[in-house]
Amino acid sequence: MPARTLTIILNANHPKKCVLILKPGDAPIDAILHEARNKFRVKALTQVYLQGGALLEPRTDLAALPWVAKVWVAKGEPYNGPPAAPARSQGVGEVRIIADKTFVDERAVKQLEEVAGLPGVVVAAGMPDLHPGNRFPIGCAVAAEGIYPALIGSDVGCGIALYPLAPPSKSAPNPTKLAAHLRGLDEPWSGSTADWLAHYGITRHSEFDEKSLGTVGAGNHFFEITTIERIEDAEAATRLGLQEDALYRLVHTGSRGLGASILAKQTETQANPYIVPDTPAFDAYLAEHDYAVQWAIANRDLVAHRVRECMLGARLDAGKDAAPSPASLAKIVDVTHNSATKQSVDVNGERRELWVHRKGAAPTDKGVAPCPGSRGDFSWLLEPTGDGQLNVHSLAHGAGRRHARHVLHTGTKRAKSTLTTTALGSEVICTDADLLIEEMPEAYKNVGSVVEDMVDKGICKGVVVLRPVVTYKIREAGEGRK
Ligand SMILES: Nc1nc2c(ncn2[C@@H]2O[C@H](COP(=O)(O)O)[C@@H](O)[C@H]2O)c(=O)[nH]1
Ligand SMILES: [Mn+2]
Repeated sequence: MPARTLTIILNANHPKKCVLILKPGDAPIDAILHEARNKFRVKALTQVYLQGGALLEPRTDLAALPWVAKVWVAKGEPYNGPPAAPARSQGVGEVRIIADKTFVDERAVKQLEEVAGLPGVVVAAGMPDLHPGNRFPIGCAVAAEGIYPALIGSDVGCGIALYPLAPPSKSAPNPTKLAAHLRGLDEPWSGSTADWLAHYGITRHSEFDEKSLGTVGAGNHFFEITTIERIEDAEAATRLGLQEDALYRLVHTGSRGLGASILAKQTETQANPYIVPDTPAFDAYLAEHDYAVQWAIANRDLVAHRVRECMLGARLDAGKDAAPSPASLAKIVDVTHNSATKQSVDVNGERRELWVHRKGAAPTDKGVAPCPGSRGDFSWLLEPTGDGQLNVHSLAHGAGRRHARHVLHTGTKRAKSTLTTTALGSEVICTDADLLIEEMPEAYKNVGSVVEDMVDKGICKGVVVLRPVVTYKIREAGEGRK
């Protein structure tokens, strides 16, 4: 069990409180009573209550109760604290918000509470990047007995991957020169999509593959050429082969229109269908979901491959692009942040196999996870820590939106040049005037605060901080909107 913070409250006099950092290996009852007797100067304290009045027993495994943050200490008198579960308007699922410092819009919390009220939902955990979506919130992990396709959203398989681009160089990267190489990337790829997809164990379906595979798709998608600003964990950075002064590709895209068509099929007759495991409908949905997840991974890899080809000055005309090779795809990490996966989740001390829906949340079982900020902010590579129970095996998938898109159009007009260069000296390639505004750095929360909240909760630690050099959205206006 990682170190955790507990607030100890005197059962007989609630304003009297103190804080205990429970370290790994500490016997919880002994540590709590020892601290309370010293701080409150009451030697006769003998009991520890959990919220609701259950006694903390020597056999109680606190690690299995990650939501316990307060305990009440007593001399033997009856419990005098608040009732067991906070009063909830709907449903039975538990809501957790993993954010102390980061702003979280109350509309998103309300959406998360509604999700927790859906039948079969056991836990709904909001990450610090939690923000409101159209119907359901973004930046959350929801554990349920079955699958709600609408909770995964319309971009099934969307995720972020990091790849090396160029070895360390003594000269600082020139954003303008690098940006000039990035051409033709919104055009369909000219190689064999069937061959490319075969590498991921999936087959080509239609002309959609030719049109879309290997394209970013603009919207909130992007790829970025980055450098390392700072190494936070030298051992992990070395293990991952990350070097200062080298260049990297950070690719954020998904299954393009594929996920939307999968969701549209599910929601034809019901707004929010619930699919129960061990049924033909469940297996059919999962097959389409898994296809979209693989397609999206193949798409990120092909975008990364095409970026590298551009940098090498390779021609992109028919037949020139080679099939993926280990050299071109020396991937550091690929994390899907919109999907459902089966995971072991502790619920009131009982371990259950549940379907964890991630709508904008990075899984913790894939090694490190990128946490992008914005085109004008740093991005992080994080190493998950802890047992994953508090955070439902998930981390924030980015900084998360601070302002809705339409709100960004209401401010003072900004000159284009102030939107295509950033305070960090990077360049933005985006020929879509609306996107330039809607995706400006101010649209997003502060990623530093998001990371700090997660580190404070013991669910991850920083590995490296990435600095944007060139962010690519789209070269031609009006094409490829998500
Ligand atoms: N490094 C960059 N990060 C960005 C950029 N635009 C957005 N973002 C971050 O990515 C996540 C992705 O969220 P999703 O819900 O759209 O999947 C978002 O929360 C931002 O923090 C960018 O240009 N560069
Ligand atoms: Mn995404």
